[in-house]
Amino acid sequence: MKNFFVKTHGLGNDYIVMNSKDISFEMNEKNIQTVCDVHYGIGSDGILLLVDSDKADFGLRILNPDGSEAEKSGNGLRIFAKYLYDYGFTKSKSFSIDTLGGLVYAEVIETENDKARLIKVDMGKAIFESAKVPVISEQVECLDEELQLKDRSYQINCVSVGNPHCIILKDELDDEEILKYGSEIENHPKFPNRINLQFAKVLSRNEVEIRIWERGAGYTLASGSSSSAVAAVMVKKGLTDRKLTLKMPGGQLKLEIAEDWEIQMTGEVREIASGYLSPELLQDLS
Ligand SMILES: N[C@@H](CCC[C@H](N)C(=O)O)C(=O)O
Repeated sequence: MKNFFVKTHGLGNDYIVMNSKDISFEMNEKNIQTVCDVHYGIGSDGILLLVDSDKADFGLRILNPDGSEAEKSGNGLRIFAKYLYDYGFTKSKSFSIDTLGGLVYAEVIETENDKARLIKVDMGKAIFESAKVPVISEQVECLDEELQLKDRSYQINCVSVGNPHCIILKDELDDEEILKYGSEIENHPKFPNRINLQFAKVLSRNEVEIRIWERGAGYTLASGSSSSAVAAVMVKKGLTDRKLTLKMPGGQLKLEIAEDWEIQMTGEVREIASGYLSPELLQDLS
């Protein structure tokens, strides 16, 4: 039967995983929005699509719930790695994955009842060069730069971990504030490809707490690429050590930033459900 899906979450950041060879509808903007809608579809923070790759063991497309495509996703990669292992696409516990944001390596660290539970991902390098984030800036690296909004300004720090991120340091974290300014910052003209946003509070040399506003998805409970980006910026600014824990409303991730800015991320993933898209939902897809 066609249109098999698995829904899995990484710390409350939930994705639908499907195999491109197994779907009978077009993965266009409108269909992605419908499938990700919590009322008219399954509901999720995005879709992960298994595709062929000539560069790695597996290819991955990462689709945001607004229908746009992301270059990288940390939770998405751990969720995808679990799917590959649990559903027999690989017997090996380590494999490479080709994303629009570069090659990554995933390793199943722990299993539970023969299913992947804890996964480590080598996310690739953090890149600070403004033009590569991309962020429009007069500085080579956009660190401690002012971002003017309609009714206030923030000091921002930008980095790419395959996808673009903007980090704002805060003494206190407030969900209402990120909900109020998230969309304005995501869509600010300074960011030609839009941006993922994090408010970050340093708790100690090894712990940082964050709130997240994702490009194309909005407020999410956790994000692996956001955690990677925040960790890289904290190390760059000398605010933390290179091994740190990122705390989010949905849970925590372990991060390690190497001297050459390679990022390793480790965290849990849990399957929620699997099944087939109903013929009635398929009728609503174009
Ligand atoms: N939830 C993800 C990030 C997904 C991609 C992001 N919305 C983007 O557009 O870059 C993660 O865990 O990293």
